[in-house]
Amino acid sequence: MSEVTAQELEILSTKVIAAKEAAYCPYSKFRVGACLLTTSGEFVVGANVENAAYPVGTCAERVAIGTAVVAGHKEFKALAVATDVKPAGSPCGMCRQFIREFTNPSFPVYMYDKDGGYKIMTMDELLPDSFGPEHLSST
Ligand SMILES: O=c1ccn([C@H]2C[C@H](O)[C@@H](CO)O2)c(=O)[nH]1
Ligand SMILES: [Zn+2]
Repeated sequence: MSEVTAQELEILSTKVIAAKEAAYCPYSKFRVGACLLTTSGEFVVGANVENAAYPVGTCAERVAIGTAVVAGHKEFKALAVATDVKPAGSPCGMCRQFIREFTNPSFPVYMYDKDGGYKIMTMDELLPDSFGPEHLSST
């Protein structure tokens, strides 16, 4: 899989930080933005969308992936997530599994903190020994 270029990273960081503003989070007041870079070079954003019935709310990462998939994108080069805290927030367990479905172990997740700094972790680091689609067909 090809590396994220400096130009792509610049756009990814701008878009993920901007995506936080789209969050609907009146309950937690915790804004999260997400931005996927597709292998075809497109950027798809998401933000967390909460609900008065609290557990029904959806994380930014799953909004971004669902939006990308229904737009026809299932192959990605990178995911960025942005929060207004430091150190940066990282995807919750449910999102890690959701991301895992469409990525490989070396897939990079960029996590941006409130100052625009970031750290990178791979999917294998975020969700080791994970369960995926290939397990369903390996009997
Ligand atoms: O990786 C994460 C972690 C949390 N949230 C959302 C869920 C909820 O709306 C708020 C507080 O948990 O942040 C995300 O969108 N992504
Ligand atoms: Zn989540």
